[in-house]
Amino acid sequence: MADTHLNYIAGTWVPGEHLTENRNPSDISDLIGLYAAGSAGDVDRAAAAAAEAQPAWFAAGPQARADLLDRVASAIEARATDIGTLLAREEGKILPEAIAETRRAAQIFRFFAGEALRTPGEALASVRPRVDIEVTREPIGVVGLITPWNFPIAIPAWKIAPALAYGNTVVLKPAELVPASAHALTQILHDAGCPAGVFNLVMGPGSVVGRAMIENPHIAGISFTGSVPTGQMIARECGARLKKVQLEMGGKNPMVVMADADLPTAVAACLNGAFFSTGQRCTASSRLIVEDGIHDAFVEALARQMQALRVGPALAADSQIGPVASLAQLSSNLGYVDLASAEGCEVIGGARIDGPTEGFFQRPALFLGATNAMRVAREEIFGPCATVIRATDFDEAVALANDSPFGLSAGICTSGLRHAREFRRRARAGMVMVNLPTAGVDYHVPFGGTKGSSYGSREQGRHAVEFYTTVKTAYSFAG
Ligand SMILES: NC(=O)C1=CN([C@@H]2O[C@H](COP(=O)(O)OP(=O)(O)OC[C@H]3O[C@@H](n4cnc5c(N)ncnc54)[C@H](OP(=O)(O)O)[C@@H]3O)[C@@H](O)[C@H]2O)C=CC1
Ligand SMILES: O=C(O)CCC(=O)C(=O)O
Repeated sequence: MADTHLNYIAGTWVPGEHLTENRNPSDISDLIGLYAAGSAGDVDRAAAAAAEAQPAWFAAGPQARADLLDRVASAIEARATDIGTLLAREEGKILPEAIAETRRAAQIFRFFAGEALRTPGEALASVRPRVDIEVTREPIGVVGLITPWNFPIAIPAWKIAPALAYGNTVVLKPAELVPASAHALTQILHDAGCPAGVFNLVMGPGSVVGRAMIENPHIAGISFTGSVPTGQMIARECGARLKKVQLEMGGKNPMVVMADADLPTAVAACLNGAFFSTGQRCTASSRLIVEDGIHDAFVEALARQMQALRVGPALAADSQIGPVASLAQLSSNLGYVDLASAEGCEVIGGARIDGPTEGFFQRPALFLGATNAMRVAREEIFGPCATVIRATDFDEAVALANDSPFGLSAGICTSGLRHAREFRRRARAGMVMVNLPTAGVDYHVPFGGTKGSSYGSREQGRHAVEFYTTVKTAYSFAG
């Protein structure tokens, strides 16, 4: 019988409405565990506990908050191999990537332990005599965090850590596909001495648990990462209730390869950006915009290296690309492979393949000869598929890169300082990479995009303070 894992409300482990199976996408016969699926009532109890705990958590002061985050960071670091293995088992990314993601979660907690002590404020002179003005930041209260399946520990970490650092309390709903990493993180918070009610975990489907979080009056703000339609719905619903909202959604990130690029650097950046983590990154290099002068040599080298990538189980030592995270995502990816052919692309790779175990394995794919108007160039696929578009020169490449409903990350491979500088200036994206993959970001700097990719203030780094605090302006007359 598989282990049962409960929700965590008001400092206590509690059962949900029913249990759901968490299965390994590398081997669907591997049942990782049974996880509680909560109800709207569970969300209400979690939010009430969070609301009750919040004033004391803020009043405990920055040192107490920093100390907790620091202990959590150390505990994650100490268990990075165990948690990384669990993460690889439930999400399907290969073990080194899963361990690196777990370490990144530890670094994020450590970073925000420091930020708790650096909560910014200002003192200003008033226009009136003998009046002092103090501008301070206060927590927004209870925050609801709704997270996706593709970064099962790093994304919860980069929402939980700033929320707690600035004195908020939390209700977390992880994606139903990947409850185990969030559950392990919750155990760490509990063991690290997180006061009852300060952090609550309610697992279960978005349509029930997520919906109840949006509707709960104790929850003052929602930070969400996931798909555009869900994000738009959350923005509408939060807007109607005057809740604060922060959304990180999709990308269709361009990587421009100029004729003057160093070919091995460009191929390595595109291979990593497009296919690592099975392409399941909102920052994936999913549009490769290649200047005529290097197009054929680039495509030949990239296709050769792509076809040599070893696709296999997440925990197998020689796998370079793990399985797709779910059957639904695999079916969607295969639909896009068919669509690429139907739209007139030459397709290399992309087929479902058998692995040593029954899992959702797919060969990475290149869609050649695409135009930027095709659906495969406009819609986020979220799988190991990259669309290749030709450009005649730099200006056309920049125009193609910017012609997208998304604006998360944009990259250029070039050896020319002028092109690099111009691209950094002209790219309509929240993050710009030069001679680096569009994916794979640092943990201490702002993360987010423009257009359909993001809404609200930036996540991560010092900029996280914008979402997780509200500004108070205090005037004092001392007589
Ligand atoms: N930007 C990114 O990092 C990500 C982008 N995506 C994109 O989204 C596509 C679909 O992925 P999917 O997992 O379905 O993304 P969703 O947007 O459906 O899920 C993201 C989170 O929102 C929750 N959710 C779903 N429906 C609701 C709702 N009605 N109210 C409140 N919360 C809800 C989900 O819960 P639950 O899963 O439990 O139902 C999950 O926790 C991918 O193919 C990809 O294109 C997906 C993941 C991450
Ligand atoms: O590229 C990265 O490092 C982060 C990507 C990410 O946050 C996402 O895909 O949701």
